[in-house]
Amino acid sequence: MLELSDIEAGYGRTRVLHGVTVPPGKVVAVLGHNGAGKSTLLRVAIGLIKPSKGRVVFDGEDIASLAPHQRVARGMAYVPQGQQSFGQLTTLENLQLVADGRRGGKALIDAQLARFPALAKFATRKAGLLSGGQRQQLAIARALITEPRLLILDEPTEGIQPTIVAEIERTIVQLAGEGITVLLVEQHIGFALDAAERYVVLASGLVTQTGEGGKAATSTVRAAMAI
Ligand SMILES: Nc1ncnc2c1ncn2[C@@H]1O[C@H](COP(=O)(O)OP(=O)(O)OP(=O)(O)O)[C@@H](O)[C@H]1O
Repeated sequence: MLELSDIEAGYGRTRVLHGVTVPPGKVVAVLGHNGAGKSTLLRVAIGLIKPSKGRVVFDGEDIASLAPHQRVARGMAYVPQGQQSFGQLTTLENLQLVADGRRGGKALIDAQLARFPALAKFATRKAGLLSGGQRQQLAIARALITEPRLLILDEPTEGIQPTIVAEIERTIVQLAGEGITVLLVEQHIGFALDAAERYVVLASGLVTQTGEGGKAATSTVRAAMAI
């Protein structure tokens, strides 16, 4: 559904990605050390960075020249690193900001509150007072209110306690079951490979390995990344 092939991109004159192609799959994990170019690749996917070379195709349409909001309108959603939310607004208000003006907005919110019981429990709590894991769930819930067919997640488990990591993994598997494609950047390799159908490893902006996900891939990937 999303095709990223032979991508070259960077910042100003600095090239970060050198001909990166991402394998297709229902859940695809992008792995690699700090600075490998993982977040940059996701920014190319959602349109925050224009690649200098390569193809960005979504559902058969070349979207390379589309702005991020146009990609969201096409069915893509992006959750950047850092569990971003409006800390002074409540959980519910954070969801309402996205749902307002959408047809069936209340039902869209209710569906996410049912998916994430912690958000339902703390619906009237200010987002700034939620735990990191709950704020990550809120960020994912906000993205899901746009009813995406492709969800792009940048390090959803960063700085999150292990119990919530497992919940987020379950959510990703569940979303795939609902027909939503997930493109995921992760440092947490075991988590990512458990959830992923395919993976790609980046090092210094180059693809060093691709393969099928699952537990068995963990040792191969660790060896490739020398960890
Ligand atoms: N806004 C920016 N301006 C200039 N250079 C940047 C910018 N963002 C990232 N870079 C550089 O691009 C390279 C790749 O960074 P990127 O964030 O894509 O890596 P990453 O694999 O996601 O790593 P991390 O896990 O640390 O986020 C790094 O050398 C980084 O310093």
